[in-house]
Amino acid sequence: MAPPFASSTILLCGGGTGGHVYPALAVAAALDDVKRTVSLGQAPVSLVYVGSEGGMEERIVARESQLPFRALPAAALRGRNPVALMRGLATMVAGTRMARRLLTSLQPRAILGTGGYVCVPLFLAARSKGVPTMIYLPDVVPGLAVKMLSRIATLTAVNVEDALPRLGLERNSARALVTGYPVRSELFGQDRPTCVSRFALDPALPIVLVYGGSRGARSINRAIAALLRALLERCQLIHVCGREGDEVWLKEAASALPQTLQARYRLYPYLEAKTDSTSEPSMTAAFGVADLSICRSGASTLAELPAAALPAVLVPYPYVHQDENADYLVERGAAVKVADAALLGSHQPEEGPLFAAVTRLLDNPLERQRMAEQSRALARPDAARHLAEAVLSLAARSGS
Ligand SMILES: CC(=O)N[C@H]1[C@@H](OP(=O)(O)OP(=O)(O)OC[C@H]2O[C@@H](n3ccc(=O)[nH]c3=O)[C@H](O)[C@@H]2O)O[C@H](CO)[C@@H](O)[C@@H]1O
Repeated sequence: MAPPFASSTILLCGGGTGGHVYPALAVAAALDDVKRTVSLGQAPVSLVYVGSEGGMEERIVARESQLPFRALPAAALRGRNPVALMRGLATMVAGTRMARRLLTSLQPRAILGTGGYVCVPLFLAARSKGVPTMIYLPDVVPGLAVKMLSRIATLTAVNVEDALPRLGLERNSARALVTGYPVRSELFGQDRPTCVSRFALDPALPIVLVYGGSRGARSINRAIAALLRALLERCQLIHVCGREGDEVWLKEAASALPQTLQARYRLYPYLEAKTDSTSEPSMTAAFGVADLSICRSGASTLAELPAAALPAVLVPYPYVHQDENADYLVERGAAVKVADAALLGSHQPEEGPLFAAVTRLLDNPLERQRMAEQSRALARPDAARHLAEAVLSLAARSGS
């Protein structure tokens, strides 16, 4: 039975890694616009972010939004170790109990989950309390948690239509919605010279953005280290290496190079999506400045690369269905793909597939231009708004 709604609160939930947090924040920003035109009764719509205890989302939400944050215990339920599994299960039971208390106190009208294990306890509690839920799948192939959540959610939204059959949903099902991936609006139509000045780079020499998703990618970092001199002889690099300590040996590798090449290298463990100051480097500005990207193919790349019309060499992380994300862009002419295991080949690093792909694209501005146009054609600038409207109408229905 639905609770008697005194409030007009909507919960946003997603966590574990950045890819589950940024889409929720993009929807929060769109909700700020949309909610002015939609009435949920007397009370103004308010948003609360629910994330996992100790996850990276608490820091991101505090830095990049004004949203109040509430934490729940959550853990992965996978692997073969029975002790770890039991511990994970106990955490989830505690999380669900705490989520029920949270729902009792906040009385939300609807919940949007953007993935990560923290959605599981919240959605289980929501089901038992009759709060409507919407789960969003950013990837082409769903993981276990999203599959399970899609079964209990009121609505399932997906980034691309190809994902629907993998969730057992039809295109015209009343429970399904294809929205695209919500990205921050600042990514579209950036001014390149302004972005270049944030990184203090030379606008006349091509700029390559290297990043490995929200946690970095060691194999990409190793490959860049092996190719550092050869790459810097041809382009400038913005390298976002992750916070796992790779910065130390990457700095060392760079310090062995001549000063002229060192001046072309910018290394960061992490770049905030946006910064308070308009002169500091940010991830958004990195997309605005790059001529080419070398990156993993996490779900965000399906939207952020098109939003920035940025051609890419994609290196899918082998264990989590990133190949299918990469294929989506490659088949549409927006990117090329290099296998993680084959980055450097078996002889000289400069003879391997990564260097071959990057130099071919650097030497061929026309091909880059064609890829950029094909990428741009895939952009869905309305995705955040679409999701915002869907969660608001779920909330409006639940109160009527
Ligand atoms: C290893 C792993 O399990 N990866 C999964 C995880 O990736 P992950 O959480 O890394 O997600 P994505 O690669 O999709 O997104 C990373 C996000 O972080 C941002 N960013 C990244 C680095 C940085 O310094 N600053 C910054 O702002 C990017 O612009 C992007 O918005 O969730 C995704 C969404 O379900 C999946 O597709 C990925 O397969």
